[in-house]
Amino acid sequence: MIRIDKRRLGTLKPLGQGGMAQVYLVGDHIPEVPGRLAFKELLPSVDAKNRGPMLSTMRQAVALRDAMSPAEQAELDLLTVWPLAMVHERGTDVGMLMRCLPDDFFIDANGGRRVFEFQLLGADPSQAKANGFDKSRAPADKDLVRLALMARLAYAIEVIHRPRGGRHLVYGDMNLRNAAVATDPPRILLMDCDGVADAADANRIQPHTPFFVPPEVRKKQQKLQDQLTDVYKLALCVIRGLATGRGSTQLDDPASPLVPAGLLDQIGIDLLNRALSEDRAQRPTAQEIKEYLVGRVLDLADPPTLLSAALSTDVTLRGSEVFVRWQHKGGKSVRIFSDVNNFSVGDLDPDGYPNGYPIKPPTACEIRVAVVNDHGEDEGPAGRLHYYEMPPVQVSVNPPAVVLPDLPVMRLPRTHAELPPYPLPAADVVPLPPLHWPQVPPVDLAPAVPEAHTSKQLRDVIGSAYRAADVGVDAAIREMLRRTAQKLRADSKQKASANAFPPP
Ligand SMILES: Nc1ncnc2c1ncn2[C@@H]1O[C@H](COP(=O)(O)OP(=O)(O)OP(=O)(O)O)[C@@H](O)[C@H]1O
Repeated sequence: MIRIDKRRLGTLKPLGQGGMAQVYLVGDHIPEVPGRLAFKELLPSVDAKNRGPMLSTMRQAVALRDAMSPAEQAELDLLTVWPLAMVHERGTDVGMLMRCLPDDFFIDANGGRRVFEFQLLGADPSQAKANGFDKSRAPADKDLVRLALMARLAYAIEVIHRPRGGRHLVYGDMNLRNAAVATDPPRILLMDCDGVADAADANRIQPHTPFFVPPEVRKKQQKLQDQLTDVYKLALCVIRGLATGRGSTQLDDPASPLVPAGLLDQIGIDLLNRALSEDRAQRPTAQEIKEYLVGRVLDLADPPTLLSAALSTDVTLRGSEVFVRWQHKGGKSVRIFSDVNNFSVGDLDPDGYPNGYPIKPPTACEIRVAVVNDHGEDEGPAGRLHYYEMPPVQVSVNPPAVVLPDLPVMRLPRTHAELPPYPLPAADVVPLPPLHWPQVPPVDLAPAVPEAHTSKQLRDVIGSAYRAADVGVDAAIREMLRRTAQKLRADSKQKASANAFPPP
């Protein structure tokens, strides 16, 4: 058994206090007991008479887990924060180390983060609001989440009650403060497991919390607790955990209106009533209670179905959009995701995108779709998306050399020949001025491509490059013609003045 010197724990930060002990977050890393740890130290107020047996039970709990197979340990750790090692101060045991509750077993309340203890489930909505944990608790207010939490609690007791080499372990002080709750997914972790003891251990100290005392103890028919008293307390926790509102913490009627109607059917009500029976022989096992609750969750659950999922294309240009389409039954929201690069888009209206939802994943990957509702989710592949990269595309406009024949000799119609001689344009060949093609820059399509989602848009980009070149070519030809005409006019003027009649 591992025993750790208290001085090695580092700075201790208080996490919570019970009637017998103070629990701290351990500041330093302890290589022999890896992970985030909590240290439970018996309060100085625990007198010597109780201290010895309590520490002895603690040691037995550590030893019990040490003797388990890895699979048994894993199951226990799934449901409890079981004692892992003892802590001593100058050689004397003072408490034990256990796993600290994971972060999702804490909720926000007015005083800051606090352990989401089972008892918070019973607060009525106005009380929860006044204490500032109404929002954090909201997921636990869903009927099936409550039922699932109760099933987990019963499972934890079932695991503790399993026969272990002739031992019959008894949890003892089941109450609404000894289980912590998380909601996504619904889980519980049973705390205070250092009080778990074998039914054969006559020296064990296992207290009762008020309003949890079983009838056989109340009536002094027996002093020590056993697995049947555990079942009695478990049934009370289940009823009180399902109920909300004033009086829920003392409730012992599974048919009470404080328990949401329809959560338990008559079989469940009868089962829990049997668990509370004064006739101990009537009481079911924790396993039976768990099996009923699990079955009830499955009966009431109406998870969504993903009927189909597909991509609009499975090959596309990097950076282009792809449309994801799906069909579903009973979904409340949709999530599109990939395991690659944590790509995820969530909270989509499942009926809001009949033509598909556009996505631009950063890389090629398998795209999956999940439809979600309060009772679960169903997911499947939409397709594997492949990307290709656009090579830099250069469209350079190099118009072919234009060969314009020299302007033809102008032949005047006969009528004109009859007229008095006018200055006539020269019939000689007029050389054309040189034609300068415009400098048309090459068009690089690569930057335009990610913005162009369809081939038509891409064609438009290329088309406008050609149009720009066209305008340039047009302007060059017009300019050349203008200069030719100018030259012709100048030439003919010159010739006309040479042929003119001398002034009278
Ligand atoms: N592993 C843990 N991680 C974080 N907080 C814890 C852990 N175990 C206990 N706590 C907090 O400390 C409080 C007291 O713990 P616990 O119930 O074990 O003490 P206790 O003195 O034995 O209680 P009781 O009055 O039931 O005998 C719990 O209600 C919870 O808020």
